[in-house]
Amino acid sequence: MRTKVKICCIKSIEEAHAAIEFGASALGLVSTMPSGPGIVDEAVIAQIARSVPPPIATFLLTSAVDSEEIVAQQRRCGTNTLQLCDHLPPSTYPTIRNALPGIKLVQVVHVEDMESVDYAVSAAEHVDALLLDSGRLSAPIKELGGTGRTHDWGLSRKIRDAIKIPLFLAGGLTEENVAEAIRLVEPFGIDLCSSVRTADSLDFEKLGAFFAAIPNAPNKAAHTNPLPESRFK
Ligand SMILES: O=C(O)c1ccccc1N[C@@H]1O[C@H](COP(=O)(O)O)[C@@H](O)[C@H]1O
Repeated sequence: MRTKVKICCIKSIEEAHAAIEFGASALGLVSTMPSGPGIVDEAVIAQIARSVPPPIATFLLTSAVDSEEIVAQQRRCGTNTLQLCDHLPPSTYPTIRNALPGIKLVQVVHVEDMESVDYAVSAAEHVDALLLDSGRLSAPIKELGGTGRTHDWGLSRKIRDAIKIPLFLAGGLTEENVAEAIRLVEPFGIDLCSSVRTADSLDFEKLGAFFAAIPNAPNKAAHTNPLPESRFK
């Protein structure tokens, strides 16, 4: 099966449409976070989300843990998916689901140790997909993603084998390590930010090289041209 690709830290309509041209099936839009390179205003997120054609998924990345806050934020931004970047308590999910039927929920699990595996298994009961990343919840300035660091893919594989919902792998993925990451973890999708950006912008050459390095990439033919001609004009 082809590995799905989510490009995160999208900051403009142009970046969104370029990522889709290269073969991304999901885009990440980062709202307020304690740290990270991808943060944009909610007004920009709403504008980008409105411009993205179906069936592309638009993920609103939120650091909120309060269900009412999360629901209000999704309504302001209008994305079709919520990426819950902090570890939420299980009681939160039913409230969000009831308030936002039709919105997909993706719980991020920051893979640090065996406790993360236990957390992943319990969270998988409540959401549509898991996304494994390399944040540090106990760092002095909380890290909820966008770190450019890999984590122990052996733990990611344990999670992959223990759950029955789709899994995205994130955290420090690059053109050099993506093939090995896919071989070891066999995720449904991969997700990345830092390695395809230069000076705060999506770098089309890096993006093309990244897609070309995915053994079972979507839209393979497009990657010979690093600056695809947009079909969205
Ligand atoms: O990118 C950010 O600014 C960010 C901030 C807080 C939470 C998540 C964030 N981005 C997510 O992190 C992954 C991994 O990023 P990287 O490839 O290691 O740089 C990214 O795909 C986003 O989902």
